Amino acid sequence: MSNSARRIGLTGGIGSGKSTVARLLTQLGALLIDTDAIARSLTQAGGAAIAPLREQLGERFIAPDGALDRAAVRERVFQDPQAKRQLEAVLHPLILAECDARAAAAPAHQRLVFDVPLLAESVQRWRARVDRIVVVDCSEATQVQRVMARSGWTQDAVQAVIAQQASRAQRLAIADDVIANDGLSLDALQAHVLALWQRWNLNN
Ligand SMILES: CC(C)(COP(=O)(O)OP(=O)(O)OC[C@H]1O[C@@H](n2cnc3c(N)ncnc32)[C@H](O)[C@@H]1O)[C@@H](O)C(=O)NCCC(=O)NCCS
Ligand SMILES: Nc1ncnc2c1ncn2[C@@H]1O[C@H](COP(=O)(O)OP(=O)(O)OP(=O)(O)O)[C@@H](O)[C@H]1O
Repeated sequence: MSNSARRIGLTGGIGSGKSTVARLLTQLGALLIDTDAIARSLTQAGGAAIAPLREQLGERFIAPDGALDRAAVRERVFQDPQAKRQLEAVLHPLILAECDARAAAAPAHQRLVFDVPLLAESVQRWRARVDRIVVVDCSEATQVQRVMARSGWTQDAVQAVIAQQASRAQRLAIADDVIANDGLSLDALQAHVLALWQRWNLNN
């Protein structure tokens, strides 16, 4: 795959459809490196991030079973930028190291897809790690509607996350490819993803 885009950085706002696109890419043969999943494994009971998070955030954010109390942390960090910075200062270096290790362990010609919700926020770290940046884009109203339906969150909870993420314009500014995922059927989305996949094989 020397003449093609091997490492794909996939991003988009909450509820944009990143994981759906990532799943379609794995069906085409990509190896997925999912930063949300890595963050979850680092914060399960016994995970490498638990001790530093206990120290940074306090005991009340660790559940009785020893895992991170995700609902409590979510409620806190999306209201308190300082707490969000503390969480990210612990997790982001560990997430990046795990991404690098997985990429290094992959076969030389394996196409890799990095699913990174905060790629635009940390583009200086990611630009050199990927050959193309793909942004899944949709309106804020669609994001809110999808996350309320998928996760049962309130509208305010979704909007609090959106307010803490890069703007649509900031994400679009770093995109090599954009998937406009608004009012698109899942079949149409799949066709779009296949077209991109074929184009990446030709390196453009
Ligand atoms: C805050 C946490 C505990 C909430 O957990 P929860 O299970 O409720 O949500 P989940 O992990 O599924 O994330 C849902 C979505 O929230 C958004 N999100 C998550 N973390 C962040 C963040 N630090 N800043 C902005 N948005 C975020 C993303 O769009 C993500 O896809 C969790 O998201 C977390 O540990 N975040 C810090 C790690 C991180 O920065 N992850 C992003 C990977 S680059
Ligand atoms: N084109 C589409 N048509 C219908 N439903 C869709 C479409 N795209 C995504 N969805 C649905 O919207 C919800 C959010 O999509 P998905 O989980 O892929 O988003 P995400 O960007 O990964 O979100 P998060 O940042 O929260 O992880 C899911 O329930 C998914 O099935």
